[in-house]
Amino acid sequence: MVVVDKVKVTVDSARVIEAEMLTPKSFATFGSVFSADEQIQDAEKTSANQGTATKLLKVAPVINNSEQAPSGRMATANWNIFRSYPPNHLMTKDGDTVSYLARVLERHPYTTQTFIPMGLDAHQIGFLVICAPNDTAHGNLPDYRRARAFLCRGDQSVTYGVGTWHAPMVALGPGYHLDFAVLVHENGVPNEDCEEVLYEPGFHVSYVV
Ligand SMILES: NC(=O)N[C@@H](O)C(=O)O
Repeated sequence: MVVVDKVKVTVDSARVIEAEMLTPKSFATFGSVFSADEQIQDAEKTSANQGTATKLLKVAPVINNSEQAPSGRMATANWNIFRSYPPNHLMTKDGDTVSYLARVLERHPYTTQTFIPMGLDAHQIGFLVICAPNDTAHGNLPDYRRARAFLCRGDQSVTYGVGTWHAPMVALGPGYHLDFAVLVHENGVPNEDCEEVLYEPGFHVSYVV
């Protein structure tokens, strides 16, 4: 995978991406979703815990391709906690429309990354996920013009596919912080664990509260 770390891109900030609701189908281009209410009907499943649980099987992958990394350093699976604070400095509000200024897209070239919110009410919309396809025709950078944004509920999680461009997690508040349990493989080599593309002034994502 071509390293594009810390590339700076000047963009027309006038373009606005309207966020849509996260569903397993809407997010399929970028990765996988835990959304049991929408998946339990059709998922491959078994009974578990002495019949007190329904186990939905293999809903999201956990992938570690770090053997392909130039350093040769194998990554290990880590559960990290992200205590995410609403990026109010990047948000403006006009009536019931909020605009978020996205200034970074990043990817994990060799591993999936899963964010599982903790402490949100099941149906509270609590975080915003932004992804963009890879632009193989332009140096493997994100095709930010085709970025999409997803409003996510407390009973949903996202798994970014290997090398999928995404914005740093956006906690929507209100409130002081939102904790996520995050599963990722890391080998400690900076631009093998994470590559970032920086946008100036950035592009806007809007959603209605
Ligand atoms: N930039 C940044 O912290 N990205 C995280 O997804 C990470 O853990 O790499």
